[in-house]
Amino acid sequence: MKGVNKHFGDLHVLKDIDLTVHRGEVVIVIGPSGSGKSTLCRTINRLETFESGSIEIDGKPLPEEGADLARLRADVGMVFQSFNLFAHKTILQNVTLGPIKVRKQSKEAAEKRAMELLARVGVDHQASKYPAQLSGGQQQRVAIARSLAMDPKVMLFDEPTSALDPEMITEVLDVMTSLAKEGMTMVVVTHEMGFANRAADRVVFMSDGAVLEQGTPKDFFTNPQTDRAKDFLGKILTH
Ligand SMILES: Nc1ncnc2c1ncn2[C@@H]1O[C@H](COP(=O)(O)OP(=O)(O)OP(=O)(O)O)[C@@H](O)[C@H]1O
Repeated sequence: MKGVNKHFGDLHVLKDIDLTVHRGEVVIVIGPSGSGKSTLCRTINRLETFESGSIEIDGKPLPEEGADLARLRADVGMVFQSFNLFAHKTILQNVTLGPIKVRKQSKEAAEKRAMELLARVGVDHQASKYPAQLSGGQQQRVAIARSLAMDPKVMLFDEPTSALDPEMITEVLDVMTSLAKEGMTMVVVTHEMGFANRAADRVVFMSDGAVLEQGTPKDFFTNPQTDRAKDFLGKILTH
């Protein structure tokens, strides 16, 4: 992202964002509520438009619309707080739909790969069920499998564990940690500082629409540079 700006009405929600994420890098985005973290994530796969600046994925600018946009969404997987599975499709159909439609895979190939991915995230035994029959943690793991089925170049996670009961958070973070260790390129908005410490190559701190500072988890957590970051860390660490 280079010089990206976005407004919601009078609110300048992304202010001149410069951010480069390298292949295989895991970047955690943290910051106070309303600082623009979700909007940043959503802008990267064009769920939000932006007014100025540029965003490139793998050297190519974001497409505007049409088939190219569907391909972009396949290349840039997104996992939301609220899972966003298709309620009236089975778990297996949720994972095969994109590969069949967008990646033009055969039904057989898509189902074979889907079952491998569902096994990988530990929900293959639920393949014929519907999302509402699964726990939140299981649904979120299906959402991760669904993104992975598209063979994304990068995965965005927007507070993927915020809607989960505490005992289900670990099972989702474990899947994300193994993805990180395997070299997936990831941008993760999260309040899970343990995960950030364990899995992140870099922590980006946003405040009031701007990237205020960034560094390795060790540097950022032990030696934040700005008063706002110190204040934010003081609040979440004593929370
Ligand atoms: N669709 C929208 N229309 C108008 N304002 C919006 C919209 N989406 C977000 N905003 C505003 O933009 C600002 C940034 O929101 P955003 O959700 O990106 O912040 P955030 O850092 O992810 O917050 P949180 O941690 O609470 O999820 C907030 O003030 C929010 O109210």
